[in-house]
Amino acid sequence: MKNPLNVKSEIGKLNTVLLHRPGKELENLVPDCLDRLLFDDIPYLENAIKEHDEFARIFNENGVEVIYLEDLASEAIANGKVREKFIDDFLDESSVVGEGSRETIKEYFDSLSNSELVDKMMAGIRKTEIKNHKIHSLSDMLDCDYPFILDPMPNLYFTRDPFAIVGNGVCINHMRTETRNRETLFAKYIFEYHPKFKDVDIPIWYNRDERYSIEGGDILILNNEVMAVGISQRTDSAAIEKFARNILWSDSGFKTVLAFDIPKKRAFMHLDTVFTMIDYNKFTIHPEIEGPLTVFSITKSVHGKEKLSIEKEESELEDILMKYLKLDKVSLIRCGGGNIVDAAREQWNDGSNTLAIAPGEVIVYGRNYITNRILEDNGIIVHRLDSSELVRGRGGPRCMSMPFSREDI
Ligand SMILES: NC(=O)NCCC[C@H](N)C(=O)O
Repeated sequence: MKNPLNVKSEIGKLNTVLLHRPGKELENLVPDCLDRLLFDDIPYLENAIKEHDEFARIFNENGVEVIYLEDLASEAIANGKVREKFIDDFLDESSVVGEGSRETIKEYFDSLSNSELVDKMMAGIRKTEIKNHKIHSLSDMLDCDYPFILDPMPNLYFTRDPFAIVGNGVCINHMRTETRNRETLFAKYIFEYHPKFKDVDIPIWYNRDERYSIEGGDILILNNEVMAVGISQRTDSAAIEKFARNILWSDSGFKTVLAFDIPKKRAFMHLDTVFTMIDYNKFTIHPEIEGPLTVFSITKSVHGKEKLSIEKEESELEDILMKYLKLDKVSLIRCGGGNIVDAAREQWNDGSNTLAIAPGEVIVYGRNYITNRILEDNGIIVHRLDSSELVRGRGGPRCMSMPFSREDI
């Protein structure tokens, strides 16, 4: 069976992209849990869905096939035994309090179809919902204690992060936070059991049971030989070493990983919130990272199999990119035009988080009008997505999409 995965750049014409249409998980956000669940505000679901459908429409209109995480996940568990194992693994990782709660949830899950099951796992379960079911646990009777018997997963619409397609393989991530780590279980089951993937020999560049964390928003594929990976609030340097060892010593064709050490703060949580590639030699960048940025190049060492050679790059970012991407010129397009107020405001609303659907053609949030105008002045085709709701989750068009296939460039 042919491997359907092929992502060897950030900009090659996008063929297939994975999204998750926001669901009831957003209506299970409450103020007391926002920090832990990595949200800054509570989106209005109805409008978030409208915005998201518009996002999907832009893809469709531009010849990009849209596939949905919820569909792949429910198709992957069609076999009864697989479904059973999936539920068990999911509950093992869901901080369910006590055996009684586990039994209650299992019985509830058993009454659902595969797609209802996946939706419910994503949405979480309120204690009030199971009042008509058999309750096996004391804590589930206590509404005032904590209102959920199962936590929601509100970050799922950021399909960029829990796993990343790299070349013809996949990096199934170990997420920094418990709240996002369960998301990676969907990837495990999709790549092991979905009919599209189960008989394909798909290289796994990193796995969710590794100790150190790495998230997809930190992984950028600059061309078929060079990647950039952020050392960030979410991604550990040790995880990058392991990932680099696996991929550079494989027959993937990748030769260099550039590790970008960026400030560890929420606004800059991943490399793609401050730096994205939009054309052969054009990049968006948030000016606030330019001062503190340090880049290390990682290549295969000549001193032994599986060993790495790591060098600190001493030149400016443009020069580093020109050298490794073999370009004569590189343009860094600054978020907010470099003005510190506009840059900070627009970056907070993902002004640097562009998704290229072809070389020089991107999807952006319309609200970042200063950055968008500058992109157009630089010859970039800009598709604007209006957002007042999706943006509250702190992620833009790149965060909300995972390419499965791009044309090679
Ligand atoms: N690649 C990205 O930057 N993704 C955005 C993730 C936002 C989500 N609320 C999070 O904090 O993980």
